[in-house]
Amino acid sequence: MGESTALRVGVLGARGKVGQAICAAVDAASDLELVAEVDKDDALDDLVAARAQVVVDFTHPDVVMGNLEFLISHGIHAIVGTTGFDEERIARVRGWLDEHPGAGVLIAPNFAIGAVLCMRFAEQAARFFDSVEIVELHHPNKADAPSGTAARTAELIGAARKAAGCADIPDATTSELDGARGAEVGGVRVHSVRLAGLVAHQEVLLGTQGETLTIRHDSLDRSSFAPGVLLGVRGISDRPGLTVGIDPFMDL
Ligand SMILES: NC(=O)C1=CN([C@@H]2O[C@H](COP(=O)(O)OP(=O)(O)OC[C@H]3O[C@@H](n4cnc5c(N)ncnc54)[C@H](OP(=O)(O)O)[C@@H]3O)[C@@H](O)[C@H]2O)C=CC1
Ligand SMILES: O=C(O)C1=N[C@H](C(=O)O)C[C@H](O)C1
Repeated sequence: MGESTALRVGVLGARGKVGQAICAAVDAASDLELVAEVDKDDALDDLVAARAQVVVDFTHPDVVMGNLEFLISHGIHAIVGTTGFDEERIARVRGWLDEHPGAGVLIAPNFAIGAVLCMRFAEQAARFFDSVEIVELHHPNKADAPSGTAARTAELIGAARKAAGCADIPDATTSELDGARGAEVGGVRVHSVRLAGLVAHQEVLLGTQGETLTIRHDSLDRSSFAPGVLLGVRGISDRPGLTVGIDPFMDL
């Protein structure tokens, strides 16, 4: 009997909340084979021993860079959901990829299809409104604030408004308690809520004279991230180098 033609997939952070959902999705896909489930204190070499072709990383911002350096240096494609990527980190990943041009890395602030569309719609709407603010709401175990999704949404909105020559967002605040007006990203205020019972949610609030528009996305379950991750897993070998966001994998 010949060897299976299924794509060999490893998962880093396999016992985590999202990692478990990804393992289940890979396991259920007939064209994919789950060959390694790696978590804290397991050896990264297990991924090499299992001959993983693509590895999905949902771990922690403190460890993801080490994981990526290892994967790229071994020519293993990486699909990364872990947050904490700023420009300096992205530049370091590009540097590693320059030395291993065959490897592909996809880093996405959010793999839920609806969240990607929420970001797109917000970017499109931004120039038509005087005001825009973002409220992101997550489970209380989240390490980073604001969420990677909210930060990316704010950057996209800020860039769209700048390109359209929009005025600064009006705000007459002259005295405030620290944090009362949220954090500023790309000129946009971002507010972070951490609440037991939640998974991952975001509202983009837009307002202008006499009307408001609210764009809201809710991940009600971690399985919401799996279809986007599998899009990346299946497509990454055709996209060597770095891709940020799953938009091109969705033909957006
Ligand atoms: N881009 C996206 O669509 C999404 C991104 N995320 C992001 O993904 C990350 C993980 O989220 P979540 O699943 O909720 O977090 P969890 O804490 O539930 O899972 C992370 C897992 O990774 C493990 N881990 C820690 N260090 C290592 C390591 N060095 N090697 C392998 N595994 C390790 C943790 O172990 P231990 O618990 O023992 O430390 C844990 O099992 C976060 O950054 C989150 O923001 C989350 C959802 C969607
Ligand atoms: O930590 C989470 O849970 C999530 N993290 C990502 C983020 O920071 O945007 C994606 C999603 O919001 C869930």
